[in-house]
Amino acid sequence: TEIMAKDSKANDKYSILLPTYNEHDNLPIIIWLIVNYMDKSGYDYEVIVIDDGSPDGTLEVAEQLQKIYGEDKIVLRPRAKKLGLGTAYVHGIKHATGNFIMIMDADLSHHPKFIPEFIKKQKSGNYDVVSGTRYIGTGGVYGWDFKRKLVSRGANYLTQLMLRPGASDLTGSFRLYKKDVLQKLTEACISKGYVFQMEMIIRARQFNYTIGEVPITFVDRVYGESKLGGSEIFQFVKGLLYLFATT
Ligand SMILES: Nc1nc2c(ncn2[C@@H]2O[C@H](COP(=O)(O)OP(=O)(O)O[C@H]3O[C@H](CO)[C@@H](O)[C@H](O)[C@@H]3O)[C@@H](O)[C@H]2O)c(=O)[nH]1
Repeated sequence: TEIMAKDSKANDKYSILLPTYNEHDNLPIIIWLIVNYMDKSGYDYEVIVIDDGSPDGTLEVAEQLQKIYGEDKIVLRPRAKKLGLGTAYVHGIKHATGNFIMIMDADLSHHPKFIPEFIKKQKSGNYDVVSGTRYIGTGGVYGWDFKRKLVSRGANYLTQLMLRPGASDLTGSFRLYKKDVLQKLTEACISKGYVFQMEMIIRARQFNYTIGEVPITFVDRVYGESKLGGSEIFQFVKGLLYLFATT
């Protein structure tokens, strides 16, 4: 059985997408953690850094990390300017060589210790999507002020009420997808901003993909700033209404 287990591990590869914008301080830590947890897991993997011309020199840090960990482990797919999170994923997927794709923030709010749990969950039910959730079981949020908690809870509550999505955390982005599933979902999704995460789950349900959930604790970034602003909230409500009317 040990040989069989090793064989099945040999068939899978995980591409971990890290979109970055001004993550100069966080990148060495997140990559060090990912490498440690993935090396321990025994699965093949690559980390794809999609930097959008960060003025703080994130790309130079990534280049340095590539020298340390190797070009097969750290893949750089930079873009010249800030084109947004949604298109950063699409760009990353194009270059991914794994049959599974893990999507996570690079700012340490998503702890790499959960990656093996996503993998285990996926294997347990052969799920098409495994979504990290802050809203069931041991999941939670640390470090957000009242306003940010209210926005997140409100967005989730409204979406649950209007769209019955079949997952408890719609706005989070810590997720594992089968690569072909993710490709189909990103092709179907029309949103560009934060609302993109929610639309992915709605489309997954629409296409009858199976969704598993893993409780995660989300810790607010220590270094740098969130890019969530008023216009993103407006875009979210607009996207929600659109999906309500069309799905
Ligand atoms: N390449 C690229 N990366 C970006 C861009 N904007 C943000 N990022 C990167 O995307 C990740 C998340 O960005 P933040 O701006 O820190 O997100 P947040 O406000 O903390 O929001 C998180 O929580 C939201 C709600 O729970 C999520 O909706 C969102 O996807 C993200 O996970 C970070 O790694 C950040 O560097 C961009 O335009 N381009």
